[in-house]
Amino acid sequence: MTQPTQTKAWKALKRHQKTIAHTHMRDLFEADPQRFEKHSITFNNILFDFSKNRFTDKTLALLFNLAREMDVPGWREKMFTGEPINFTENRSVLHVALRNRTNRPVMVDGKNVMPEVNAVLSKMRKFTNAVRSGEWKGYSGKTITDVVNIGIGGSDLGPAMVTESLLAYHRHNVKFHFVSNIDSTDLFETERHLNPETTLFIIASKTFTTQETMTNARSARDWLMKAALEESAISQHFVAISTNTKAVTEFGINPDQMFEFWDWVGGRYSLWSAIGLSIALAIGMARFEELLQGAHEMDEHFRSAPLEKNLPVIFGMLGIWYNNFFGSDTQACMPYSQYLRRLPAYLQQLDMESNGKRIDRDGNLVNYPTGQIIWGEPGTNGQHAFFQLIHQGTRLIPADYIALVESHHPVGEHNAILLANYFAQTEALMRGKKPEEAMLEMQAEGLSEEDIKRLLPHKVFPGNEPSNSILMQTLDPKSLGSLIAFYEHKIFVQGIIWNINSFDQWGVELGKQLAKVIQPELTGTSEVSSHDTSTNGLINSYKSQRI
Ligand SMILES: O=P(O)(O)OC[C@H]1O[C@H](O)[C@H](O)[C@@H](O)[C@@H]1O
Repeated sequence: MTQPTQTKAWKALKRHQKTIAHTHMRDLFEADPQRFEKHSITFNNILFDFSKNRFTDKTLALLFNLAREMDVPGWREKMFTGEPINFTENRSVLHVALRNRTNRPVMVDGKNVMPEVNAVLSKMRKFTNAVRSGEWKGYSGKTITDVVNIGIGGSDLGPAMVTESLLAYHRHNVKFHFVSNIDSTDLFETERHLNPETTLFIIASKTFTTQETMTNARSARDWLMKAALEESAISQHFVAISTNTKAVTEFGINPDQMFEFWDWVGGRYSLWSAIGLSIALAIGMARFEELLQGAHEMDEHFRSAPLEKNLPVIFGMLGIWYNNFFGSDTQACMPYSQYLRRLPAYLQQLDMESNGKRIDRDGNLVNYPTGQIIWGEPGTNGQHAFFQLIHQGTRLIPADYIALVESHHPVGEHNAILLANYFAQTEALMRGKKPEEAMLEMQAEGLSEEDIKRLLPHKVFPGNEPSNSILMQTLDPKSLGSLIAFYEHKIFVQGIIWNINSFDQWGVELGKQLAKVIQPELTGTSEVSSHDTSTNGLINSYKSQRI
């Protein structure tokens, strides 16, 4: 298979980077008054502006050449047609089938999966209607007031992020809680506000073997049993979402109350499946289907738009540009929306678990950086915390800035202030402040010549910091669906360029294996000596200090 660094485009980009490294975006904007028109795309009611990046027309042409040389279009088609591109697990990668609203057949091993997908959606509709209407009762005949999703990783972050992002669409007669941490504090702090008679637990686990989830699920079952006394209560208070019917049944959940999904859905790509049950309970099935529709429309765009107009391709390739040609290690996400507070955490798993790989598709160690470090916080909070480093630090920090035109809860000047800050940050990051501008400001403040000289270097902003602006009309289910699918496909594009498998996650296994060895060693008082001295020392210190 093609090594990215051996392509003509990669070599040309390396040479080209040297010619552009010192070009300031300020000059690019001055030279071309059409830069924004040329380099922004409106998709449904979302404006994607990528003009504030360090590129010329030539850069873009070379990046698209690289995408072609690495056969992004071919791999994209392999994904959409169900080829087992997750080759280390011999699985198709078909989260797109879960939101295939055209219902076109999607084949896995010669079988159309759409009837099964639609059957689970129908089952979800029936169940969510019953809970939301109050028809579904707890063991003592009361209606459900609280839903607790117990899951971790992809079985938590997606549903938790979307449920919170769409809070404005909740009915508010039912509250939603997400328990993921094996630290019993998580379950304790959730349960202590709840009444077992009116609480519904969703046990969300693709494998139904994940230690944290199963331990939390068993403790939740004990908590219910303490109040309900009868085993039969479980069926009114527990449902499962999994690919593993056997383990669900063994846990004591009737398969009728299991919502199925399939091994061709990766955990971090699963919120579109029954794993999204908490979302559907919160906003209703019709709105959940709008979320699917938004994602589907982005899928259609990704599948059919020419590379030059293709949002996930453009943004993916710009990420490659900074990561592989400017040595930038991170990619930040700054949602200027409180509802999108959890988006950076969600994207961390989506991106870093997908592209945090060092072995290429041919089994070789890569000799170029892959997988960006994803981080971020909502604006404007981040501005008052870490933006200093972006403005004046030594590192290049490309970032996505996301904002909404319409607030769901407009109050006075809040939204105008929020958006003014949003626009100002990317402008400041791009333009910076030249020495002559800083000097004029200090002169106007009446500072002495000596002070001006002393302070000047500290008051200069280099600018030329890249940003993408994503401006959404509003945060509704459909737009959110499009936004998430946009990120999924952007990550896909980058994985193809890096020639890696974005769909396995073997790297999470080693820690799990070692924890299984250590757990029995924590019982009793005998000294542990089978590890390195640091690990022995830590374990023995814990054992001697615990009460
Ligand atoms: O849904 P589950 O099978 O419980 O898995 C939950 C999570 O745990 C694993 O360790 C993986 O790293 C994640 O990709 C996955 O989403």
